Amino acid sequence: MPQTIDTLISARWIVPIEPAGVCLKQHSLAIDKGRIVAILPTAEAPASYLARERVDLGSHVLMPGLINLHSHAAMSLLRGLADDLPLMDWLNHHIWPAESRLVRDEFVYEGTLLALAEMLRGGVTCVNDMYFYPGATARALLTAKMRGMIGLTVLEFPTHYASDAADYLHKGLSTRDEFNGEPLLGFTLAPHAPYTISDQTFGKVVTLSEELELPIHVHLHESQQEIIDSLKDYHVRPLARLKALGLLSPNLIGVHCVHLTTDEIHWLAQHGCHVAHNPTSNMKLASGIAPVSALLEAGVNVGIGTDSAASNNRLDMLAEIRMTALLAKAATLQAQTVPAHQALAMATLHGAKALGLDHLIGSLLPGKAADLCAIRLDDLETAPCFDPISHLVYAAGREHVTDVWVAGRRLLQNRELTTLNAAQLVARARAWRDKVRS
Ligand SMILES: CSC[C@H]1O[C@@H](n2cnc3c(O)ncnc32)[C@H](O)[C@@H]1O
Ligand SMILES: [Zn+2]
Repeated sequence: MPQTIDTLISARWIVPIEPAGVCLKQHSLAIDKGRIVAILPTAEAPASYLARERVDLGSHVLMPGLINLHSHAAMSLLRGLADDLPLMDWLNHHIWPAESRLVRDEFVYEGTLLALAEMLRGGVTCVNDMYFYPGATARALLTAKMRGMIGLTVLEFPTHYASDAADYLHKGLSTRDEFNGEPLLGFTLAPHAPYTISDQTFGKVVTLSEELELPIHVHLHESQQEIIDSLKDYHVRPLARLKALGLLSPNLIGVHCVHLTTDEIHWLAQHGCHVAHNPTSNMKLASGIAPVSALLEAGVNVGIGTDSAASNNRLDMLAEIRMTALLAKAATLQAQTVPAHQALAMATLHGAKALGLDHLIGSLLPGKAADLCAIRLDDLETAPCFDPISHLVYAAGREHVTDVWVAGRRLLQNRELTTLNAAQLVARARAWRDKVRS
């Protein structure tokens, strides 16, 4: 007797990510109650499963949804506001003044929705975000029905959101209490960066992270200036300071990690820390090129992020995957470094590991959540196709993403968003443009 299930999706290829480099031809994926039940040859599926809904994807690859390991989603409303500037000039003279004028709950909710719509249309199913008003981010994720880890942001300086580090932490933890138990939401502690956070506040963050088992999401070693300033102010490099404060552990997600010595790479590996690599943002802000090959060789888990639309200016994970594979080769003069299958794993399983979610997402295994994306490979940009994994990384673009599921729910269907209204989001973004400019 065939087992009754919710959905059966058949595709020309399935790339499960685990085992590494495998591509299954003419396979189907069975989903029930939001979870993957099985992956089996399409010819064998009717004998095993009776599906309430059948989706025949034809010439597509079905793969795990992409995991954006670092973003500030609401900053999509600041896209293109300040380009061609180095990090500290960009932040101090453009972004922070704009944020202090504009960022309120409504800005974060609407900006995050705009970003989530863009990410969904690019195959992203889970985002690790860091911004003010985490409650607004949570509501946006619930509206979109997308998975997300919400940073409980900490800064020392006052903003409209909070007055000092204690207030940021208090407000963040209240938000966590309010949304705890939501199956698609998780939380991180998000101290902004070593140059904005005191030793005392880092100490509190470590204690809370251990007590509440929360990952720590922090910008780290992003620019040369950050290292110079730390040597001037603390007489040590930022990572050595964080090491002395007890931050290096498997709970740590260090964002950027562009400027690292060999010793620092080994510390990250020895302590089981994770790195979020943001190649486009690092190039655009002239921060540099992260030593991704050396990190991977040392055994550090490296995932991939977009950073914000104000420094990228796209929230396009397929573009970041391609850039990751290409930059690693250009930086090392080694063509075999970060091969296509590894770049894909970084944007899926490695991201899931960094978030402590690899039991649930990041690869297509029975029992894991049905967080999936489908990418068509029968367009002229992807013809002919010898190897779907090669095309996913080097040839396909986000416009080839046709369908996305989160926990078995179809959020993108033939490129149409099912939970969000694209035209309304664009209209709201236009209205915000006038406020941003004034
Ligand atoms: C405290 S919420 C996040 C905070 O970070 C700012 N930000 C955005 N991009 C970057 C970056 O690349 N490095 C450092 N800080 C960044 C954002 O504007 C918010 O103020
Ligand atoms: Zn960032």
